[in-house]
Amino acid sequence: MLDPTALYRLRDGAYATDLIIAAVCDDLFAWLARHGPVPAAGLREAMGWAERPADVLLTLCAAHGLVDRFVEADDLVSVSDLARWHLTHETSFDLRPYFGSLAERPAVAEFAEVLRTDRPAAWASAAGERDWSGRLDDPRFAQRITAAMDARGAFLAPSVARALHDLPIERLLDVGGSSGIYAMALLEDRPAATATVVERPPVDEAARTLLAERGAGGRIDVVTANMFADPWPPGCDVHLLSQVLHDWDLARVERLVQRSFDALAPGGRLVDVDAHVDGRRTGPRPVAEYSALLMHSTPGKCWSVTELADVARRAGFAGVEVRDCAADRSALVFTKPA
Ligand SMILES: C[S@@+](CC[C@H](N)C(=O)[O-])C[C@H]1O[C@@H](n2cnc3c(N)ncnc32)[C@H](O)[C@@H]1O
Repeated sequence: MLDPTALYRLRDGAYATDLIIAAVCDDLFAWLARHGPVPAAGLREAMGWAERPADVLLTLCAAHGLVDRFVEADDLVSVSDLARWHLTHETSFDLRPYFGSLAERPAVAEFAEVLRTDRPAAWASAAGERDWSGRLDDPRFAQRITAAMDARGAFLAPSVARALHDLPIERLLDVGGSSGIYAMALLEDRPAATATVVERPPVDEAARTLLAERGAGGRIDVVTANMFADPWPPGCDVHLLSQVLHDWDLARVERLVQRSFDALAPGGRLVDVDAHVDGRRTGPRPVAEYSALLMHSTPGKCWSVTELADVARRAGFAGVEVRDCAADRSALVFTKPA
């Protein structure tokens, strides 16, 4: 098979340039040239930006070499030579008018508002539609999103299974498991294992139908539940949160991780599969670009390995193991002490 990573990057990076244009329109780089190096908190205050979208923007700018960022030193940010030369008034090679000529793109205005309010814009910039999660109540939208997740998983799920090939699994809980494609891949080489997919309506029904069509209905059942409010099925030794945490803000990420810890058997593992920003929050570039898309239209972002390790430690998990998967995704394995 040909590696489709470049195609994942094209799709996941669809919003990144609009976010950079929004930053140029707010004259971020000229401000930084005058005032930097400055802690990110001071920058946010001066620009009137909320923490989450500003963090995503700074990761994106760092990944593109437009700012230097030191999270370990008070999250100090300064303009890079590239941005100083070409995105400020300081030289005659100022490209701000060139970027500014695209300022009327709808997503640029949407990003300006998200930066200011921290409220997500509509999924895919659809007119009049704001809340991504609320739209999942609509069976047609849920069907489209489930088909999208399933298509993404065809290449990704086997890579997750390969990355976790040595992980003992008897009973898997795939929370927010969509079509169940990751549960199927993880059970493939574990004939004695079984799995439960937790899903909300109407995705639950789509998952049941797909799993039955694929002949997996006997080993994988689907429980209809709200992962934030309903009890998680007990007795599972591995919990999978695949590309779920990136949809949610810190409070809800903490809630999901804590619920996992509380429901897992001692010695059990939580596996978070996602595109993860690095600990310094300066890349990798494809993940920084994907994070812009998620920040645009969900309350989430691509969380950094360090941020999630901190959340997991506070919940009671011991350590974190990082395993690379495909298409810029990785699996973080957290263990509940025995
Ligand atoms: C981004 S998708 C990820 C799907 C799949 N795990 C994957 O890796 O492709 C997030 C999933 O979480 C599910 N979800 C959202 N809110 C939920 C809730 N409150 N309870 C259960 N599932 C939920 C959605 O239906 C969706 O299938």
